[in-house]
Amino acid sequence: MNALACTGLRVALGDRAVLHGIDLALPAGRWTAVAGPNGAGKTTLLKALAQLLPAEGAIELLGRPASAWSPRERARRLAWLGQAEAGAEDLLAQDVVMLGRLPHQDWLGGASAEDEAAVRAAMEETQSWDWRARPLGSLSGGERQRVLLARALAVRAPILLMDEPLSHLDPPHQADWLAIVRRHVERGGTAVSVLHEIGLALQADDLLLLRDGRVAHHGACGDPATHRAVEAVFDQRVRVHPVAGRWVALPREEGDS
Ligand SMILES: Nc1ncnc2c1ncn2[C@@H]1O[C@H](COP(=O)(O)OP(=O)(O)OP(=O)(O)O)[C@@H](O)[C@H]1O
Repeated sequence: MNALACTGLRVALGDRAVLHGIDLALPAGRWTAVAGPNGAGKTTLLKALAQLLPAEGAIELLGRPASAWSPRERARRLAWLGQAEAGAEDLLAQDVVMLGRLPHQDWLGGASAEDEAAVRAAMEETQSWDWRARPLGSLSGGERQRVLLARALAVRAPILLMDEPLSHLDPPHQADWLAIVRRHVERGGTAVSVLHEIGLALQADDLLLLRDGRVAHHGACGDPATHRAVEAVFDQRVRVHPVAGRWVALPREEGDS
């Protein structure tokens, strides 16, 4: 089954057409990285799939039209981690993560023991539990990012959509994030993440390359055709090489073939 799919997805922002009719199927149980040049439409695509901005065309979530889900049912199935989110600076980190449980709570019931357990587990998974009593605004960029990741994980949604989730994370916490995503996918979940670092993006199962608001390529990260497509989408200014059992994209040197 597809976790997410869209046909003829078009988005205009202001008077600019940003996405020009995207057809896409993202199977459940896989991690898809989204990459491409600046301004290609990666953030816009993720927001449109999360129904965070108006779009033309059809979007399906878990086999049903996205519009057929109630906002609450949808929010239980699709968790969102945005880029450089502002707001909630005075909220304690633990309360920020508890926001991820809102789709599971009754209006008057407050947090249940299950909500508390989900918050604690998500904060322990992202190693942010120690800051639970600190205001979000007092945390460093990387600490804050780990709290926001915990909020997304606390939803326990089958689909995780993440826009630049690694910004501000140091290498050990980038590795932790990779492990979290792998576990999510091994349990049958689906992850979609915009990543600028191509070496990290190539650790996903599949790579979706966007260029000028269109899909330039969608294929398995280990497929040489995907590597050639990475090089093409960045105007042959990078080369994909195998290094220590992984794929990395290095700037192309003069004289490279
Ligand atoms: N509110 C807006 N009004 C008009 N144009 C916008 C708006 N937001 C984004 N755009 C334009 O839409 C295009 C796609 O933006 P988007 O943020 O989706 O790209 P991106 O691929 O995520 O870029 P980056 O790699 O730089 O983060 C860009 O040309 C951008 O300038």
